Amino acid sequence: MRDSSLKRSLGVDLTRSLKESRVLLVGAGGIGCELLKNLVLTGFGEIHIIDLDTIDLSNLNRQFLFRHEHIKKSKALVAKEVAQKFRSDAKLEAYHANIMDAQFNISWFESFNVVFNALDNIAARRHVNKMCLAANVPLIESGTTGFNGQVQVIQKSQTECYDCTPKQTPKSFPVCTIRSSPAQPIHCIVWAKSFLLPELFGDSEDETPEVDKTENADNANEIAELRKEALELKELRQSIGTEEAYQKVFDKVFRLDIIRSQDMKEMWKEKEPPEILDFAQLQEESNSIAPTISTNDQKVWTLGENFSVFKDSLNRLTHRLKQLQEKHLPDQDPPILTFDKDDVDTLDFVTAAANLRAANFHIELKSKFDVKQMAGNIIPAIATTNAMTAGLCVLQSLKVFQNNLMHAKMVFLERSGARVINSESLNPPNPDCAVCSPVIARVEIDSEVATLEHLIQDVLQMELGYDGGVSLAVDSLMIYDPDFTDNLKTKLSDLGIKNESFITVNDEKDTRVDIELMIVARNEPSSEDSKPATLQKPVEIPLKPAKPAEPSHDAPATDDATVTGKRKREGSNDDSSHDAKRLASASIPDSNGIEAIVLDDDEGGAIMIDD
Ligand SMILES: Nc1ncnc2c1ncn2[C@@H]1O[C@H](COP(=O)(O)OP(=O)(O)OP(=O)(O)O)[C@@H](O)[C@H]1O
Ligand SMILES: [Zn+2]
Repeated sequence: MRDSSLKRSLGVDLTRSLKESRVLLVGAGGIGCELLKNLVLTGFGEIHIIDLDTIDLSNLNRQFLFRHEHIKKSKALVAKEVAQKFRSDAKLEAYHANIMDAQFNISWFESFNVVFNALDNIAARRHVNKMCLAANVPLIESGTTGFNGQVQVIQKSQTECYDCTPKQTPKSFPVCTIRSSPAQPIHCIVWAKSFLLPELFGDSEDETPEVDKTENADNANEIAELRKEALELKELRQSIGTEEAYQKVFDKVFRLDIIRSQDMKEMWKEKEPPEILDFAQLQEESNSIAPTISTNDQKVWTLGENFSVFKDSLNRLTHRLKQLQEKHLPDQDPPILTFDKDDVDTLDFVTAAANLRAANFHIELKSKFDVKQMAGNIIPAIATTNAMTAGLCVLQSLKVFQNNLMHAKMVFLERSGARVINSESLNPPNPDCAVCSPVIARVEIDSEVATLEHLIQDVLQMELGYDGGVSLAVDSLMIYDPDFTDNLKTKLSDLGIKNESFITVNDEKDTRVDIELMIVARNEPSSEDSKPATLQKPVEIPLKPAKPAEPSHDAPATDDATVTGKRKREGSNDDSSHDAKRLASASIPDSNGIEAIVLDDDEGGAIMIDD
């Protein structure tokens, strides 16, 4: 956008603030590419981009800054190079690196006015959240899955942080559901992928996280039975490579195991018991089926077709494993085959085996395409969702630049509700959040000299007024409490505490909020009269707030609720009052008398119109 257009839509003051700003964009993937383009074209002055990855063929359909010739090159560097062409005077800086590296320390974070997260994993999101809190820099957090998107503004002490609400953990299934009583297609797919395939060709399922093997009194017998079954399968593995292997596997898993399951009468009181499959009949049917059937991934195959693919893919995998075994050297680990959604042989096997099992248990069969999505935990990335989310990130950041956090919003994109874009006001910080509730106190230390005792006596007792009743921990590891004083004379450096380490201080009486001591190592050795550990500047430590009667932070994330792992806006689908909300149009004159036309739906983000 030309400068004059920017001034007309944003106003002179805001345009100037953006031009003078220095912002960080973390992630140059789906959202990141869109966001970088937006930031450059909205006139942000200095933009630093970081991404640890290189460009992959599969990125090109939506990460529009990248072209075929960029494959294998750094995302951050290429994104910078391409975006520079949109505005030659934009100052862009790129880092091909992990944002969690120590070089990106708190002082570096402090040098930015705003940080934008365009990441794809919780670990990196949590890290940036923590760094922005420590550096007191506003963070615009964003994420998408499929048609859902979410943007959240985070500002220390004023809003919820990324960790104020619990996060969804990857789904796992109880072992008995997977192995004895599947009820949905996904149970059969997980069985084929995480149990049958590894038992025949790889490591056993003991290592796969999708199966929860927690035992209790009720299922102990069942688990013992399952162990016996698994042992039989291991024996069966010996027959892999022989002509009749597929028949033996079929006979065990789709007939014998099912007969055993039918005998557990208790289990089938309320449900229809499973049914065995007829090998001879399926063999007969499969004779007339062309081997090309497995390439038809949109069609739900018939039982005969599944049988045919099962037999064929088992032979293909057997052949591959044999070849690997022939090349195998004695000092290497024995070769194995593992599931990969892009490995056709393993995908064919998992699809066919899952469907045959589904037929045993009267469960709907799935196409190979669907199995690929489900087994690979794939939710398609949608370019439009990323583009809209990136646009919303910029709109929310404008509120931060206008010092108008009051009107910043948590914004949601969703397809199912009455409106695609929904929003809610930002929540205040969760007083129980372990990440943002502690007050941060910076403590300067002389690493050569300072001991734990210096820290406790000089800083905590003398400067901050604690009595002896505190406990101290580093990364959840206790280093001091009134009954554990062994480390008092130990140097902080010998306890692994260095520049930018955090020490959590807990008031044993539980009257003051927790504090985090952030260690700042002095560059110069301390002069003779200065203490080895001192508070950098005074801090006030508030008393713990009384618990609210109605907890508002315990809404667990539900299956479909999250994209960045956050709580979903309550009632977003059924609140008909939203339909009635109107766009309020307002003209806001800025200090130079130039009018910015802002359409602001008093619920959602502002929509600025360039006239
Ligand atoms: N710790 C990190 N430091 C820097 N960049 C990171 C870090 N973790 C993730 N990223 C980057 O964040 C980006 C997230 O983008 P996106 O969600 O589109 O993922 P993608 O890998 O590009 O695509 P997809 O996962 O959909 O195949 C990726 O480019 C990824 O490399
Ligand atoms: Zn928090």
